[in-house]
Amino acid sequence: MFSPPFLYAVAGLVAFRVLRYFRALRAHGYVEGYRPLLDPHSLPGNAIPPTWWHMGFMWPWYQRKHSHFNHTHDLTTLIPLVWGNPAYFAASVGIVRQVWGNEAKTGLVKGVDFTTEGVWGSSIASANGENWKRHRRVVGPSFTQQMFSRVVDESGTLYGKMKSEFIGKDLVLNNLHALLLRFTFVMICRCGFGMPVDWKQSSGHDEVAIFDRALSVASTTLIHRLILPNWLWRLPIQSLRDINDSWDTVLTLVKSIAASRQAEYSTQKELGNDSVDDIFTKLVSSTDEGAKYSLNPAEVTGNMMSLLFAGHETTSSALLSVLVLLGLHPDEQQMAYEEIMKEIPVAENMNIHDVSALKYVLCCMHEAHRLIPATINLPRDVPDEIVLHSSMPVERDIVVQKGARIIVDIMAVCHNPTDFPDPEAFKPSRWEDVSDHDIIMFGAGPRACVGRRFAQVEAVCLLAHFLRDWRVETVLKEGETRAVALERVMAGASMYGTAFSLGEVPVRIVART
Ligand code: HEM
Repeated sequence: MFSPPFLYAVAGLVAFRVLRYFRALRAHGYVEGYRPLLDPHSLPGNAIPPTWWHMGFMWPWYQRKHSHFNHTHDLTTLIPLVWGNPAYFAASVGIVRQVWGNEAKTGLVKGVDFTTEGVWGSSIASANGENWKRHRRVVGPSFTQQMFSRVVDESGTLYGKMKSEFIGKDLVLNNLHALLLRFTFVMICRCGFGMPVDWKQSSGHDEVAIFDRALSVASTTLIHRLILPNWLWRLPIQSLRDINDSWDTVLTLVKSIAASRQAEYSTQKELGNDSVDDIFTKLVSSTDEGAKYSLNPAEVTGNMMSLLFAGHETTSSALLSVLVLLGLHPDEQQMAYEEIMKEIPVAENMNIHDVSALKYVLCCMHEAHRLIPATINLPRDVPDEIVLHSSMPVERDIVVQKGARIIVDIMAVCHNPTDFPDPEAFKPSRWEDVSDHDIIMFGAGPRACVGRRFAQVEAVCLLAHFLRDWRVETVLKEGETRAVALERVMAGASMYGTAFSLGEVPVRIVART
């Protein structure tokens, strides 16, 4: 039926794959793990939905309760049989700390296939080595106390605008995710970048208004821009061209807005005022000749885009999770409410010191965020052999060879019963007295989240305003218990843009007065 050359070709391919598989097993020290047909992170692995023979791209979430041999192994391997690349998976706080904590020494690298570099160029989030240090030295210091105070003030103003849309004393919100996305987007634009984006999208023709509208179209396709290879966008297919064009518009606008800001900054500097109040001005000032750490204009655009996305979709995901979970845990919500009323009796007077006093509210955010982390699959490539000390199932050193990839399975880490006893329960108190640097959902070590404090201040402020005005109840289906509802809403979680999130979950809000 088949010609001999065809059969030889098939036999050759099978032999090649078998050889490659056994080589990968040896190179990964025969460490136990997954042996799927397809790498779930490869292009076909992404495209094919999960089924009995395919793990699916979101496997870390689907398997979070029993992954890595029921959480008995802190480091496993995934070695595909037919397609894709092998990797180690770090699945406990201890192993993740070794991976992230030693990055300065080990020089681990973020692989370009897992970053946004192909979409908007080099940035703090995608660069490596000395380049990354340069980006971080510009971006890091732009998060100032002054900016956090602005976050407190703006959050009150913006919450007021959001609240004006809530008509009635008892209503169901079916668009909480969209509202929170808008809130966090406007917050990063106003407080981070000094861009006067308003709560209601403007139909104006100024650059900021056009940028706001173009970005909301482009961002719905970011996931496609990230997953699909660059050559595909050049094919003569209209829908792909449209997506590509919307991204070109956004990037052209960012460049133009950056050039205007640069001109503004230069004029101010000539007039003797070179104060830098926001991240955007800090970025453009770094293109000046003589700047201590310099970026080129393309890197300014890359950083703007990275900070915009890293800074709003993740925070809105965490905010949504905490509101939905408080809506299912009235006792915890009451404790958060009492803390807010005790520490900030008058909302209008809220300042950065009051916000720091809302410790239980912050614990609620961390706990919701642990249950539903906003990030998934954080990979690092190993440029030179490293040794990781594994404690589960037995104490042993595992040599990770040069060229290997380690993926931090943050879903498994956050649901690991050794690190978080009773991991499926919502227990905000487990975060009491935990140092900021130990909030593993924001990463750890030198590349930990540069916007962690921004996100925390912003989220706590919004919660302080929201919860003092409204009692939140996550809407239950008929006859459903809260525990069943929790499982249901968690089953609906997925990737939205660059962040993992619950998506739209209807919540009832009842006025407290
Ligand atoms: C709840 C909200 C947030 C979460 C869960 C989060 C999570 C994370 C995580 C896990 C990392 C480390 C990624 C890795 O190791 O590969 C990271 C890095 C980063 N985050 Fe966040 N983030 C949040 C908010 C923000 C905000 C508000 C900003 C900016 C305004 C921001 C900007 C960044 C940037 C630029 C990096 C890259 C840092 C570097 O590589 O040096 N993030 N974030």
